[in-house]
Amino acid sequence: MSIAPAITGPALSLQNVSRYYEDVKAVENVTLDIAAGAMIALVGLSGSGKSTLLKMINRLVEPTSGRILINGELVDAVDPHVLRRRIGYVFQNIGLFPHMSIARNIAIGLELAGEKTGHAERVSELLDLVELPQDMADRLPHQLSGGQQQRVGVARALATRPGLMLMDEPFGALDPVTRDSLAGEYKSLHERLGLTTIIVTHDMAEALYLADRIIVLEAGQIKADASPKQLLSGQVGPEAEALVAIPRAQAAHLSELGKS
Ligand SMILES: Nc1ncnc2c1ncn2[C@@H]1O[C@H](COP(=O)(O)OP(=O)(O)OP(=O)(O)O)[C@@H](O)[C@H]1O
Repeated sequence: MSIAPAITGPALSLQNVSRYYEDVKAVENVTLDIAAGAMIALVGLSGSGKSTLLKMINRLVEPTSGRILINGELVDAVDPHVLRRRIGYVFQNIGLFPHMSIARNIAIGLELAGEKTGHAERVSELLDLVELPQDMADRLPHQLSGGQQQRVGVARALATRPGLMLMDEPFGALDPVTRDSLAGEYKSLHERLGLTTIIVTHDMAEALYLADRIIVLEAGQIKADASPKQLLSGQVGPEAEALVAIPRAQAAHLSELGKS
């Protein structure tokens, strides 16, 4: 099995970033420095601004004000197509092209980047990387399970060897077992490839397990920025504690059931 060469993910800096939709303050004055190679979880209730924040990094959404820098370079100084080749993007219901083979779906970013050769080798390497069998290359998306399709989504996002991965509820539509195992596998890919990853999730348990730093958003603002350990200590503030309380209560409930 061939292993992709190590990539070093970039550092990120968001400086006083806001995005308003008329009178809705989707993201308000967010300042955040993210170290190269970090795995960050963005959590918060529905509508707290997580997706908007993520999409400003790859310029799917433009900020109303503020600056975003990747390795010191302003994102708006980079052509959006070039920028998006450097940034992998995975989202829920990944949106594979239904009439294209899995191989072509994975290689689409290479095609768009004008790379004319080496697609088959890269697809083969990526299938290995996301632990899909090679013979899936010729299938169509509807011939794969939801979990397998999400793996294809991760492979597609990695095709152009980005250093930064933005993941918006990537495993949200999957059953809990598949979700857990894909999340675990992604975590080891992140480490092996030296990526910088920002993952949006509703699931605090997933955030605590995956990330080395968790950012809690509420009404577009950062309400907590802490390690899983700090969050579990209960010292980080009421917004974070409300989210941690859910997996805590579930664990307690299961433990009680186990005793009865
Ligand atoms: N294109 C848009 N036009 C108008 N308002 C928008 C637009 N996109 C987002 N918003 C609003 O901005 C706020 C933040 O939305 P966003 O999708 O970033 O939240 P979220 O935390 O990702 O939510 P969810 O967890 O439900 O996906 C919400 O009030 C939303 O209605």
